[in-house]
Amino acid sequence: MNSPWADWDHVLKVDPDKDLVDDETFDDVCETGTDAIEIGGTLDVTSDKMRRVIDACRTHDVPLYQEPSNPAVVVDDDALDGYLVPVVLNAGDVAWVTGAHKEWVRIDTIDWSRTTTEAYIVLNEEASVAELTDADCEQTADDVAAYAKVAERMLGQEVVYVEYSGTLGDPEKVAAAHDALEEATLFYGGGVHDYDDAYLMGQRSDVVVVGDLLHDEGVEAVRETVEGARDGKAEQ
Ligand SMILES: CC(C)=CCC/C(C)=C/CC/C(C)=C/CC/C(C)=C/COP(=O)(O)OP(=O)(O)O
Ligand SMILES: O=P(O)(O)OC[C@@H](O)CO
Ligand SMILES: [Mg+2]
Repeated sequence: MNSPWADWDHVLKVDPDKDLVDDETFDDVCETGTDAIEIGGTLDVTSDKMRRVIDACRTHDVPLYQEPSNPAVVVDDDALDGYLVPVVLNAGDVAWVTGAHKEWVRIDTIDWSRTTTEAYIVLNEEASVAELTDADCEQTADDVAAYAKVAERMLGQEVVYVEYSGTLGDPEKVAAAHDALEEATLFYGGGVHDYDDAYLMGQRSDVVVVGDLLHDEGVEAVRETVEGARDGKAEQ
């Protein structure tokens, strides 16, 4: 099976609804040293905004993935290496577990060879994604570990994603998910602002995802997190 994420340490998540910092371009964004770019966000994403980011990155070598937040924003474009489609395990609204997916499969022709799901465990109740999906964020480390095992062993998920979008997560819960997995790749995302944050989560996950930092502070700050994630992982 083709699982490029098995070799990743760092992913840069570009929100198509957010601006870059002054003077920075998508050429700069593609040169941070990240292993892949994921394009996605919860609020106010449209297929046109998605296309703008894909177009700006298409000539670069960095792998490009779309992370659609609903079926309407999925873009068919050869510049994409694939689609990473969230499934929110602890959603209160089943639409975000299988409902949107069922609709997508019903109305669209899916390129299965380029489509992989990400089993999300959403843990920051303040995040838009928690609100949208009505996620139950009250999860102990044991709960998180159990969700990770459900994802890998029962649902056959290749990617498990501990999501703290907007805030740095509880390292113990991230480590619990990591320890629970045998084969699946653990993504950690949320509140990574600098080398130390990335190092901390790099020690406890397989792939550190950095999002808002790009839009708030820019590519230099992102580059430091690439280093931190790699160094943290090397210490595992
Ligand atoms: C079936 C298809 C094609 C899509 C459905 C996919 C699902 C289940 C989406 C629900 C979860 C979701 C919206 C994921 C998008 C990625 C994500 C978590 C982005 C982070 O968003 P936030 O940081 O909460 O939002 P903003 O930055 O937009 O405020
Ligand atoms: O924006 P931040 O807080 O870096 O979170 C990254 C990512 O996990 C969001 O889906
Ligand atoms: Mg966000």
